[in-house]
Amino acid sequence: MALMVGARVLARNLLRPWSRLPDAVPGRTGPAAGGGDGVRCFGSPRVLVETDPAKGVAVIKLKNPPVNSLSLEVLTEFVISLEKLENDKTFRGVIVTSDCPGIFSAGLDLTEMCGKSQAHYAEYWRAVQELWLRLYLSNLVVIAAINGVSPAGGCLISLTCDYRVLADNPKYSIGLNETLLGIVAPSWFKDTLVNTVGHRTAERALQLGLLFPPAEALRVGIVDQVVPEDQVHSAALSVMARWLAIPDHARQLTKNLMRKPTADRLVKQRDADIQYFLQFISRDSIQKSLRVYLDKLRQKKG
Ligand SMILES: CCCCC/C=C\C/C=C\CC/C=C/CC(=O)SCCNC(=O)CCNC(=O)[C@H](O)C(C)(C)COP(=O)(O)OP(=O)(O)OC[C@H]1O[C@@H](n2cnc3c(N)ncnc32)[C@H](O)[C@@H]1OP(=O)(O)O
Repeated sequence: MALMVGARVLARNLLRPWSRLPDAVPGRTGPAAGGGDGVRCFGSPRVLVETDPAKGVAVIKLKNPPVNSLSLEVLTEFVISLEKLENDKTFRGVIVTSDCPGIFSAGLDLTEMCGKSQAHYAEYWRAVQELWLRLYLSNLVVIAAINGVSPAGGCLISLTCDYRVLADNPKYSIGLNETLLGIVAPSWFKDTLVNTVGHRTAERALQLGLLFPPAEALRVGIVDQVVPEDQVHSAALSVMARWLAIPDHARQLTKNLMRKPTADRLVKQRDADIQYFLQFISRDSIQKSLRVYLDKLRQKKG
């Protein structure tokens, strides 16, 4: 009950950006982000933010064990942290990564989309939309340091970034695998993939629910770089330096030029998109597919 109320409060904060998330780790300093003494940490329980003001760079680390599923709380805390960084002129770039070993993100939290009320589905879907819009159009340089497996919503998060570095580990596959769950990637997930890899590759990947291992991911362009696992963070920092060498206003306007038409398609019909999601996710057949998939995941251990 407390969790539900907490989630609603957090979700309401999305609509009230002046109502700030309390600094869960206020003013902690240390070498955690590899930046030496100047590194400061803030954020929330599930979304850690390590900042290096001298470099103008922050690192957002998702920490929702065991699999970094994107629960309503994670989505909300992520948006608030991102907004906080964007409103602070100190920061020009952010690296998005995971604090859960071997898992970047398992994608949207299936338990948020299964066996819940219509009101809950609507609240959840609005939060998914919000994070996508904020990340996709962020003024910051956003680089994904993908240090684990990254299916569906996890892949979507990285696709919203400006650049993707993936750790070279055969277990770390990435892709929009929705069809394997018996569900369908919404049009704006599809658009984000098409804008990254092109129409034909996206069509094949989406219909087959392909999860690409690193070499394949690089070949089709769903990631930009594959590096040894222990170099993901340093590679992301090097890429960041290159992107930050471009004057902000020119890069930001160009990013907007490239991405706004795609984002506008959702912005113009957000409520309709929520209704569409509600109708789709509430179908008995879809709920059954999700339950079966979740049961399979749970039984894997037993
Ligand atoms: C024309 C009509 C169009 C209409 C379109 C309209 C609307 C669109 C409608 C719906 C679209 C919705 C979009 C959804 C996108 C998504 O992101 S769905 C999520 C997809 N994710 C996955 O498939 C990944 C599933 N997970 C895994 O494969 C593995 O867990 C893993 C990530 C590879 C990790 O494996 P590992 O062995 O380490 O861990 P476990 O599998 O044992 O899992 C531990 C624990 O975590 C639970 N869990 C795993 N993933 C999720 C998840 N995504 N959500 C919630 N919970 C998850 C798992 O069940 C285990 O739980 P436990 O047994 O209780 O400990």
